[in-house]
Amino acid sequence: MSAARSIRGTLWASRNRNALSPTRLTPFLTIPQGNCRLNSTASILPLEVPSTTGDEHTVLTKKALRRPEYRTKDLNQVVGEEWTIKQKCLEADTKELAVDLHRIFRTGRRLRKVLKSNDYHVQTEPLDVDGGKTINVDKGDLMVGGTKIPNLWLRDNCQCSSCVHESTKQRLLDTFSIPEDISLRKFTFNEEKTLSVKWSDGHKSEYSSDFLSATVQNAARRAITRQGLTRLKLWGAEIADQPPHIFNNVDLSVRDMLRKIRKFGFVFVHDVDHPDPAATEALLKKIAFIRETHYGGFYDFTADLASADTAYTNIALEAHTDNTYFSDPAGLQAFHLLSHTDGEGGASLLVDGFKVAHELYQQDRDAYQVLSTVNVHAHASGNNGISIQPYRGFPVLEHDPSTNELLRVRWNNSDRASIELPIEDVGTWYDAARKFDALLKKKENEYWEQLQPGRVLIFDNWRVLHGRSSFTGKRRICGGYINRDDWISRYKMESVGREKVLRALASG
Ligand SMILES: C[N+](C)(C)CCCC[C@H](N)C(=O)O
Ligand SMILES: O=C(O)CCC(=O)C(=O)O
Repeated sequence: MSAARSIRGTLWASRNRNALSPTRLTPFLTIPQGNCRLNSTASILPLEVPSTTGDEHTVLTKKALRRPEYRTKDLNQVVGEEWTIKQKCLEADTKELAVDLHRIFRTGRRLRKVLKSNDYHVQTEPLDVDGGKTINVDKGDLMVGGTKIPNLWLRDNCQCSSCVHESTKQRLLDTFSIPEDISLRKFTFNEEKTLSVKWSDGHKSEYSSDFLSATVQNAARRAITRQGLTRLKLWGAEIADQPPHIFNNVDLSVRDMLRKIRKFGFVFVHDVDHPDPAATEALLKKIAFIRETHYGGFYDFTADLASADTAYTNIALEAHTDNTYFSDPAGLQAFHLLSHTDGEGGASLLVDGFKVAHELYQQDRDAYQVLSTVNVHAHASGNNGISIQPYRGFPVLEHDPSTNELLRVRWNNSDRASIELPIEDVGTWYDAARKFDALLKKKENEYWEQLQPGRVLIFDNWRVLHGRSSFTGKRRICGGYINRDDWISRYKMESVGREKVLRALASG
């Protein structure tokens, strides 16, 4: 039962218990010493009191109070000193209770606004793209799987070379020049069920059956091609037994490398030349261009505070995702330990944020909802002259609004700024975040690995958290960031295929 509903229930029950309602009772009885009026719902009635006539006792009830002999009496005389004091205490307690209940009720109402009822969840088993649909034209309307396809949409998504630029794939057609009452004038289906149409505006279009079938898929299926979704392999510490890896030889398959990252959230690339960082940079550029940030582009760093960030120190860093202070955190991040001399430590920590989110979802749905709906701000303010913050707050667990599937984990306790809740309610976020933090720090979820020269770690910064133990000595790491959109684009080209990706644009 929601907090608010249980509160309302309590208030209703107390008003309707056989306690006297304050308004009916107050005019009759006042208690001297500070004029404490019997105005609480927690009344001391019914109460046995000495009768005003004879020596038997009277049970003082609501009804009895209406009798003339009680009309002007002081409560003291009617119920005696002890009960008068009890009444005063009851009144004070009741007042306090009413204030608390009202505050809890208000909080419940406020939080219900924040915690939308979406069923946010972690996608682990993508649906198979469903097969062909029945495609026919009925009374001049194109029907796909029984759904009528709007003529304006179909005309707007004509793929011919006068409507779409052949090389840029951009729309050339002026959508709003299409007559609003556009209709099919003539149509035919060929043996592959490709639909050929002559429109009422004289234009001719062709639509493949795959293109038409895709128009009626549900959101989860449409996301598969758009997001380049695959079956995710969620992991914990056991991944140490067989971490995903690939060898950097002449026929390194970018497709295989990206497939492992998409499935596991990270990959180790063996046999990368070092200590010269050039080979590492070249490896990353096989995926996409390296992202420039205020740390530079391709990075090669040690614990010298060259940039005012704790990464450029030798202290331990707990599991986090990078760039929570950017509106668009980097998609991939890479670390290649080039050397570590005169010291020890600096082990790397990886945690599968999607696996931990899924555990939270299973253990505490409310906490999962809080981390999925309460926006949090972040900042990077170490370097002189900058304080970088995203244009808006983002939740720790961010979901695809069309499918409610987990898209991104944003977690960096060091860089966190404000929590987008009224200050009196921030405890709700801390309670949920504490549960997530505890799961992140569960030994079963921590994969500790010592980076080695020659072996490059590349991971999905939207899913996998990373950290390190403290270290001594001189430790040099190089690597780079790659944008999410750029690596997912490359992944889709390699694993889905350009033709299928382009065909899904209109309805994916
Ligand atoms: C550029 N390089 C990777 C060396 C350091 C970046 C610092 C990242 C920052 N602590 C964050 O959590 O986003
Ligand atoms: O030094 C490391 O191993 C990791 C540094 C880090 O967490 C970062 O650069 O974001």
